[in-house]
Parts: sequence; structure tokens; C-alpha cells
Amino acid sequence: MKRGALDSFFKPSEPKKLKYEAGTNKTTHASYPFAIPHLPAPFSEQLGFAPAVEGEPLNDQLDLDLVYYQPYIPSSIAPGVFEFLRQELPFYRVQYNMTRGGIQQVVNTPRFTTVFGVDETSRFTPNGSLVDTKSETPIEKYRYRCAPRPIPQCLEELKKITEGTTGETFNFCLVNYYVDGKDSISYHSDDERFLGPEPVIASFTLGVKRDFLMKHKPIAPKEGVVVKEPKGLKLPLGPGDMVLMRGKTQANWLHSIPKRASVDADKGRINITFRKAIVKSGTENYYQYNVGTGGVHKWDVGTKRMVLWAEASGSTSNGVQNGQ
Ligand SMILES: O=C(O)CCC(=O)C(=O)O
Ligand SMILES: [Fe+2]
Repeated sequence: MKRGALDSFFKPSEPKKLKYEAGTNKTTHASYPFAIPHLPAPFSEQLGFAPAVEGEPLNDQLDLDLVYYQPYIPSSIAPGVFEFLRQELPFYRVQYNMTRGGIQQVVNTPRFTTVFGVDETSRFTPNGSLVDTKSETPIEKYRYRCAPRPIPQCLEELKKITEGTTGETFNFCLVNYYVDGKDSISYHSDDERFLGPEPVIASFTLGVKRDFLMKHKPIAPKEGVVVKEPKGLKLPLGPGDMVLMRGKTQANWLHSIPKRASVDADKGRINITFRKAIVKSGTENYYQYNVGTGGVHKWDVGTKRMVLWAEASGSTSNGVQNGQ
């Protein structure tokens, strides 16, 4: 064994180096709990090479219209961008009330979430104030039941590149953080009216690989003729991958990230979706279900966990159940 190798064998191992260094520039806004650093310059440079590969159309099934990039974000930066976003964004574990069978229940969202953006009826000026898109006048104080947050520069960079690739425009960025295999999102479609007909959604994966399942919605028999639904899909989404969902997909297909016993604790995954909401109700819905009214969480490098960043407000006791 060479001398150097022996030395490093006996040296106490140094703490793992972060895969990124945040610069000094940050996005600030009155609606943010804390400032969010800009994307480190080396990541911005490498994002210029996205998409890393050409997208593969997946449209050979009834009503399905996907483009699958495996990956979109270059593999040289995907781990660093994951670490950066996990560490620098505010996250929430949203609880909300729902009435099921006449009984009020508290629902726990089974993952961390956060959201930025505002629907098409408003826009942020460069100084961070909201104006009406048509009249350019400041929006009245009570237009929204929430305080919309501008998309921070770090996510805006990815949004711009995605818009360039897809020829679409987006005004919302939703982020999910799945701690481990116990976190999930159950079968649903993003077909709310506030997204308009045939919504286009770009969905990114960073961190650990998780299965993305899709199945067709039940097809009602017409004039006694039973049509069999097409077979389901399983996409093993890995770091940097992007799935573009468009056309009739949301109207006819459901998607989910199921729980997985095999995904270890400490193997997190980030999902980022870019969408376009056209009316005010979209803004209110997204903030209600992705920010909510509870405490802010932030990644703690030392303990490698999301920890409460500020005192949580409100408390829950009865009727807690797991949600979508
Ligand atoms: O995590 C994912 O890949 C899917 C997330 C999703 O479907 C959603 O946020 O609506
Ligand atoms: Fe979804």
C-alpha cells in the first residue's frame, strides 16, 4: 500500500462536503419565511445543456400524451441541485379538514410540500408587488385568501429552460419532498378547472428513484358496449428525469407515487412540477394545500431531517387520518 493511501486510511474521515456552495445573492419577499439563495453558478451553466437527452414520446395508448426525458437535468448536477433545493426551500407538512360521510376529519398530507407562483390574472413586478395583469394596477388587498409567493430565481431558471424546451409557459411551481418510502401521493389527476382544458404539466424528479404509476380512469359503457381500459404504466423516475404530461392525459389518466417499503429512511426524493393556473381559485387552492397554516420546516444538515423552523401554529388531536 502506498504511503498516501495509508495516511488517508488512518486519518479521521472528513465531514462529507456539500455538493454545492451557495452564493451571496438571494431572492427575498415579504411572503417568504426566509430568503432563498440563487442557483449556484455552476448549476446554471450546466442547465444550459438541458435537456441532457431527447424526450421520448409515450402516446401509444388511449388518451395518453407524455414526453419522457431520461434524464432532462444533466447527471453531473442532479445530485447537487437536489441537495441545494432540499436545504434552501421552506417546506410544509399540510393538514387540512375534510368532511367524509358527514364526519369532519383532519387529513395529513403524506409528504412535505411547498408552492410558488400566481395565476394569470395577476403578476409580480420586479420589486415583488402584485399587479392586475390587464390593468397593471396594484391588486386589491383581498383578492386572495393567501399571500402568493414569487417563484424564486433558483426555480425560475429551471422554469425558463423548461418553457424553452416545451414551447409552453408556466406560472406555478409546486414542490414535493418525499422523506422515504412511507411518503407518497395517491392516485389523482391534475384536471382542476382552474388549469383550463388539456393542461400541460412538466414534472421533475431529483434524489432517489421512485415508481410513478399511471392508470386510465374507468371508461363508462356506451350503448351497452364495454370498453376495456388500456393497461397501466410504471415509470421508474430517476434523478434528473422529467415527464411532460399534456393533451388528454389529465382528463383521462390518474397518476401516483405509491408507498414503498424498500425505500430506506434518509433516501429522499424531490418532485418539481411547473403548471399554468388561469384563474384566482387555482392560486387559493395551491396555497391552501401546499403551504397551509402550519409551521415552516427547513432541512437540518446536522441531523439530516426536516425540522420545524419556526413555532407551528394550531394543533391537531382527533380524527387525524392520512390523505392523498
Ligand atoms: O412526485 C411526483 O412525481 C408526482 C407529484 C404529483 O403528481 C403532484 O404533485 O400532483
Ligand atoms: Fe399530480
